[in-house]
Amino acid sequence: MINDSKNITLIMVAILGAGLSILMGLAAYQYEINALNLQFKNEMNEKAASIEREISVKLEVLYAIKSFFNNSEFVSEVEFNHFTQAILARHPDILALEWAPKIQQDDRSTFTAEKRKLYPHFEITQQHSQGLMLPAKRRPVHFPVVYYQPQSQNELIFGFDLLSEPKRAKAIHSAIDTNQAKATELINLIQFSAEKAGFLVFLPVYQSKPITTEQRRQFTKGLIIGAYLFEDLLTEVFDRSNASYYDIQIFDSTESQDTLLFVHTTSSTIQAETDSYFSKTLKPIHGRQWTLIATPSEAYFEQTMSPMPYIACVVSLLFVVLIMTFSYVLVIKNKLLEQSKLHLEAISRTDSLTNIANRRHFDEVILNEWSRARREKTPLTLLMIDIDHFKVFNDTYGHVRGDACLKEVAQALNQSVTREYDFVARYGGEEFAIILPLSNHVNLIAERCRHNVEALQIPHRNSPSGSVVTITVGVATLTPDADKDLNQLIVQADTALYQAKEQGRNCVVFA
Ligand SMILES: Nc1nc2c(ncn2[C@@H]2O[C@H](COP(=O)(O)OP(=O)(O)OP(=O)(O)O)[C@@H](O)[C@H]2O)c(=O)[nH]1
Repeated sequence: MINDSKNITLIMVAILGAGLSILMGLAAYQYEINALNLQFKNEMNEKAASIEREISVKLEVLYAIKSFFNNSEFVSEVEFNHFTQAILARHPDILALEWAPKIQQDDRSTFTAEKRKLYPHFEITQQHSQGLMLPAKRRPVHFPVVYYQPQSQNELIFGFDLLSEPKRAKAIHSAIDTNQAKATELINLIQFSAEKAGFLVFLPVYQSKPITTEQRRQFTKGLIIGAYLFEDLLTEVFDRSNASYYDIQIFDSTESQDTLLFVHTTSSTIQAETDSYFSKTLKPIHGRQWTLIATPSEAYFEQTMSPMPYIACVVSLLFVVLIMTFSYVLVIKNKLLEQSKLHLEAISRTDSLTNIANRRHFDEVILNEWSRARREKTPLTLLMIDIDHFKVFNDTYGHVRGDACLKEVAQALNQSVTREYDFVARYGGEEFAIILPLSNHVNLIAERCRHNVEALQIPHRNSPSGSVVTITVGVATLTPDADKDLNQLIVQADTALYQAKEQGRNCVVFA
């Protein structure tokens, strides 16, 4: 029972320990994830800053071209090409740099004729819905692209009237009215198919220094245009970094509905199961409000996660195993100690010759039985037994035979009582005692003892009272009460034994 409860305690402690180890591992894992989330957010903040830097550098070149125009009465095509080629050499990720003068409808034919001297097929154009370039419709003002670099891939924009398309027109009007660079929303660039979306930035150039909106509209000389593709513009930002570990999207959130401008997807399609989600509104870029959204992939966490949580879990599990082993060894040791203690106790209560209870054990048992009988007001019987003329037996046959005789007598007495709580002990020397609690057949048992010993037929040739070994029994029964004590019972049994001896031995006498 005790062992069972110890085992259950051990198992409980093991389960608790294992649970705590797992909890520790999970806590370490969560700590790691939180740290990685923070690291991811920091990385993304840096990325957002470098996107802002990259874009602003690319857009700044327009101001350099504007200064070039402001410092010159007339910029020729050769001069424009020369100036912008130098810029494009340093910024190959700019799709095109262009110049579009303002042409009043009244001047359109003169302007066209002038251009045709050099370019016989020149026309101010606009794009048909199916992509064809057709002559631009009549409108009060045109902004046809006349200078552009690089020349290759951009031929379609030559003569294209920027005001013919509403998204471009919206940014142009805003740029002219405010004297600021203005970017379009996401548009399909003329020179590419629909998949290659980008944006244009317009920077107005004026004839003098107009102050009011009206003056700006009136004195607009033309527009400097920068054409950009998102993928080209942001390639450098993402190439420089370990971009395969996260998805990035850039939205234009200027209008009420967000427009997706740019997507960078990782090779790993699995999104990490974390709440890591980064969103940042970039600094306004020439009238456009862009938002960067980034999510890490599972690979990001796999790559950057340290083995610390697993180590913590394994180490604490090992610790639990160690404690459990130690506790188990202690339990086993205690069990062995307990067993040897019980064994020693049993030895200390047993007579080493006859293997029945010794005097010490007798004293304990008779005391307990006396108390019980007193509590329960029941009779308690004591048989005092003595082997007749044992000294003579020893003298006749020697001590070794004497010992053997004692053993046989003890065995016979033991077999004479059948109830579990009847108790046989060696009282000392050749004397035995039997305690019979609650017995109704005391005389029968005493007589059976005497008879069983005689029936052993152990020869006793020099005995004055017979030819075999016999015993004499003195019996006393008392029901304990306040006036009686245990000693009385023992004295009475002893007296009965003495009387039996007097009566010639090999008999039973009751007190
Ligand atoms: N062999 C052997 N003899 C023992 C042992 N213990 C006591 N004796 C002997 O038992 C004898 C007891 O002798 P007595 O007390 O005179 O009693 P008795 O000879 O039996 O005489 P009665 O009791 O009057 O019949 C002594 O000789 C003891 O040496 C023992 O363990 N082994």
